Amino acid sequence: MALFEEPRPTAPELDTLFERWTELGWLRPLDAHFAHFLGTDDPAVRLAAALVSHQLGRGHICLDLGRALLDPDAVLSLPPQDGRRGGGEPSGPRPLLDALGLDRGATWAARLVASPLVAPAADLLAGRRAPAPLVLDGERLYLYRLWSCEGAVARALGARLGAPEPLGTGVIDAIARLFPRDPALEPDEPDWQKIACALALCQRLTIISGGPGTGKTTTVVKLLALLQQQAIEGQGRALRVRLAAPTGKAAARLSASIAGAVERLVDDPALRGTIPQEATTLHRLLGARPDTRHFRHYAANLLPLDLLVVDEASMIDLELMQALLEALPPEARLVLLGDRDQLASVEAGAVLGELCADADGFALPLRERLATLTAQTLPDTDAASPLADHVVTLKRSYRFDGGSGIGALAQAVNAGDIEALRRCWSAGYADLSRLELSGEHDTRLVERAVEGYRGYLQGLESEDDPLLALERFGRFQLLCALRRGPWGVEGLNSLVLAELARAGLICATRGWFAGRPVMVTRNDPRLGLYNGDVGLTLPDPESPGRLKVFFQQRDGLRAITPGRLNDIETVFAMTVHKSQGSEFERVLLVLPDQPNPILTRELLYTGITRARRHCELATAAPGLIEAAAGRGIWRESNLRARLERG
Ligand SMILES: Nc1ncnc2c1ncn2[C@@H]1O[C@H](COP(=O)(O)OP(=O)(O)OP(=O)(O)O)[C@@H](O)[C@H]1O
Repeated sequence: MALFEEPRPTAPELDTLFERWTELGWLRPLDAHFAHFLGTDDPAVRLAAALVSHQLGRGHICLDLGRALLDPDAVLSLPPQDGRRGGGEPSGPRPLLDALGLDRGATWAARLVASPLVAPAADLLAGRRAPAPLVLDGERLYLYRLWSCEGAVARALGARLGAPEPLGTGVIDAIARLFPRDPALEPDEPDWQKIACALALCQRLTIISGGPGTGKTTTVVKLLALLQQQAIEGQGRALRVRLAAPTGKAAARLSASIAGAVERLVDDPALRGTIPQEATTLHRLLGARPDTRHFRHYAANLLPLDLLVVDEASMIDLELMQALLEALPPEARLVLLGDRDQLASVEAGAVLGELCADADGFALPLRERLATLTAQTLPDTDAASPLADHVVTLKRSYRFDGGSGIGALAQAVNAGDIEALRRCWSAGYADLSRLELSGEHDTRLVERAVEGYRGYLQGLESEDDPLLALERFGRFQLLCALRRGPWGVEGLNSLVLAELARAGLICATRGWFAGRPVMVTRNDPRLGLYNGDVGLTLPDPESPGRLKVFFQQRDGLRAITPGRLNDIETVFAMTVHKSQGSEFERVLLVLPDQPNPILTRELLYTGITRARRHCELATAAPGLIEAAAGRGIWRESNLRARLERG
């Protein structure tokens, strides 16, 4: 049977098809509505509108028409390649694209620019054209909002490039005092922490990337001590410094590690007092307001600060980055800390990853300046772009030493080094194990999870201290690559709940019950809760017989009545995506038994490095671990090119 009545499908036929795709979960209702709402009769435009919205929902800033036409099923993930396939489903978009005569990106682009709904980027930039809902930049199609957001981020970052900061006298000695030669380093190994600190002294924008325990916090505390000393000596006043992170959990971790590092590293009590030890969430810092995308701080009401440090910067999506850069005073310094190898933000954009791509060297003048400041020789790698002069990567982990299996596995995965990965399993590391499952009915997986949570749940019987419960909950986490299916959080949460109930560790499997861990899935500024915050449902010590949900926040514990929480999910099993910004003593990481494009190097790396003490990888298809290590993530965007274009 022909796919459509006419040789070329009509707009109403497309709507019917989108409805079907929505029913199947291939598109979001929003994608189909958006295409319909635009009201164009040209099916090529209608299809592009639905797809650009669909891609945005998958984290891509834009739709690359040419790339989508080359391999539509994979690029568009239609049908979804995340384990949601049933049987008897329609084919992917290829027949539709063929029926519409869309054979090349240029053909599709030409059809799009003929529509009043699509504005060419060059015309918008030249002021020849009023904004339209869609923007075409070369063969990249954007929603206007995202195109303008990407441009704003590129311009704001561009304005922070170059322009080296003047340095006070005595800075070389001060750096030398703060960074004595580290005995752990090889004789010819540069001290990258020292270089990172010197770089951040010289620039208004610095990105310090590094894996777990590579000393990002240590470096930043030394930097703050140096900058404050210089400011007090030079201007007679300390800088106004703020610390922030994308989620409450990450902010709480940053507060704790900064406080520890200040205690360890800064002797002078007066100087100590100038370094903040409390981090806040970015949303709180910017002044998120209920029911609006707008923040209290923006270009006309700048943040009152001289230096902002943001941790877990890989979790910052493009729109949040725009809001942050817009609210930052032009002369303020911005230091972004993060791990470029981690998964990107849940929302659209992979800002940190993009900014750090190929950023492995410095331009000669900067290299010479850094060599003088740090009294060491730097590798003579040239900067691949002006941005590279603002990026430094810390390479040595002080948490995972040579004897750590977690460190070795994370490194092998990152490098896509299959031989090294195999060696990790045969080396007998104490902090690493693999659980080979016989299939989805293998009960060992759920049994392991029940054992993992037993200590936390049994503790609730004898203790009513929510802080202790939160600490105990942090000792183990079941992480999944997928959301749906038997290997995803939805399936595993139900199985674990049922098994915990059978073991008498929880008293219900639905609704609110003592011990239920929940994650907030949408920002709620009214309650002061943000996407990714994790809370525990516990008996309220202040009103016996009642339950409250306890969240650990920067200023202490927050107890909320369960009925006030709307957007939450149970997290006995959590996706790796949602675990970003958190760490657990032990992690059980479950991979599915079928190949899946979600399984990437970044996902494996992020999951593995959530574990501090022990990581167990569970899968019924061990070959998939190697397949995932061999595949990097890709997010469509043009931020780098626009930044470099100026
Ligand atoms: N140069 C160093 N010499 C010795 N120990 C170090 C050095 N740098 C960091 N450490 C130690 O390594 C541990 C991790 O350091 P730090 O917290 O600064 O790293 P991080 O990259 O911020 O870690 P995380 O991944 O937890 O955010 C700390 O215990 C710290 O004291």
